[in-house]
Amino acid sequence: MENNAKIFVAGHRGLVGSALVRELERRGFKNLVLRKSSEVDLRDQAAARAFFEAERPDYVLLAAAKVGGIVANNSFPADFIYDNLMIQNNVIHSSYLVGVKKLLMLGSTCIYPKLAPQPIREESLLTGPLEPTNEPYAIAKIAGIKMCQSYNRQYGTRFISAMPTNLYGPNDNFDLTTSHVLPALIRRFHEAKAAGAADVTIWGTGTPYREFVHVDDVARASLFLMERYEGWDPVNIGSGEELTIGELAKKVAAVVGFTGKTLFDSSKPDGTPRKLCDVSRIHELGWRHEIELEEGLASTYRWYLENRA
Ligand SMILES: NC(=O)C1=CN([C@@H]2O[C@H](COP(=O)(O)OP(=O)(O)OC[C@H]3O[C@@H](n4cnc5c(N)ncnc54)[C@H](OP(=O)(O)O)[C@@H]3O)[C@@H](O)[C@H]2O)C=CC1
Ligand SMILES: C[C@H]1O[C@H](OP(=O)(O)OP(=O)(O)OC[C@H]2O[C@@H](n3cnc4c(=O)[nH]c(N)nc43)[C@H](O)[C@@H]2O)[C@@H](O)[C@@H](O)C1=O
Repeated sequence: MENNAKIFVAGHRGLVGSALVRELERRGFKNLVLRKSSEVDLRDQAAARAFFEAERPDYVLLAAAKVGGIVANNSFPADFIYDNLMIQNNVIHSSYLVGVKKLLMLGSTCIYPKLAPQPIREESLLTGPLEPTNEPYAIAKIAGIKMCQSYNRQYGTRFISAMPTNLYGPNDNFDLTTSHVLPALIRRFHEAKAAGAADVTIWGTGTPYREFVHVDDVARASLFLMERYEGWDPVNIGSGEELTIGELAKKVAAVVGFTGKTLFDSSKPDGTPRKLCDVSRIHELGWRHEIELEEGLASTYRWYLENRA
């Protein structure tokens, strides 16, 4: 991307979007187009079209989405499928109409079958049933991948997609109902320590495995793909390392300094048992993650203390 290129970061205030803005500014990109959802609701076709006609960005990083943890996905399936389909349709179609040079769409490793062979290769897509707790969201993301591929095929566009595993880092969502597990555990253990509580209850059985990658690594991977990847297939972004939710809880408790007991509420869903993604494709392209979980947990907790506690 040229230094003076006009780059639209859709969802710039979110976990991924804000990391993309930080990384772009660090690299000297100054011509960024940023809009809050209250300024341009990307679900609204006319508003999105008008915005693209007016701004005509050269590049688009699509990190705007309806995102949430397992209970949010399970509770609001219509919102997750509708919002994400509408945002993707409008951004991808308008990008084609105004001749955007290249677009990167952020998907998720939730798109893969619940019981895909692990570690999960990109080729596993659509080879089996999805995890029910986030199927509507996954279907929307799969539709986004197929839309990018279809526009590339029919119109010669350069629309690529990346599938990050579970993300975490500064500016995450720490709401205990709608957030993902890692920020939720940081808040739960922090508040328990502050209250002098004897125990903390977390969701599920603690036995599912999850992989985590720091959002600054995802921002670097996204810009790496924008510069170096012209393929139509999705590319996984991950650390290639997994641990159980129970092990994660122990690590978060240690970082926070909570010494009480951890209890498990098995009335809450576990979700998919494992979703370690195969990162050999992006490794072969030349990208690797840099931030290990221990370091990322400590820096994210510091950020939480300075900004959310
Ligand atoms: N968080 C995670 O663990 C993972 C996330 N991803 C993917 O990364 C991408 C970003 O996720 P994340 O950063 O976590 O999400 P966040 O919820 O942190 O941010 C989402 C952003 O999307 C914007 N947005 C939502 N709805 C609209 C709308 N109708 N119109 C315009 N903007 C809208 C919001 O803007 P505003 O603040 O102005 O309302 C917000 O900035 C998503 O595609 C997600 O699927 C993939 C794997 C894991
Ligand atoms: C990121 C990716 O993947 C997401 O799916 P998920 O990984 O299953 O989401 P999750 O982070 O909310 O849960 C992970 C595990 O953790 C356990 N768990 C314990 N205690 C808490 C807790 O307090 N909060 C939450 N949220 N989970 C908890 C929880 O029971 C589950 O076993 C999609 O929603 C979708 O957003 C997507 O794209």
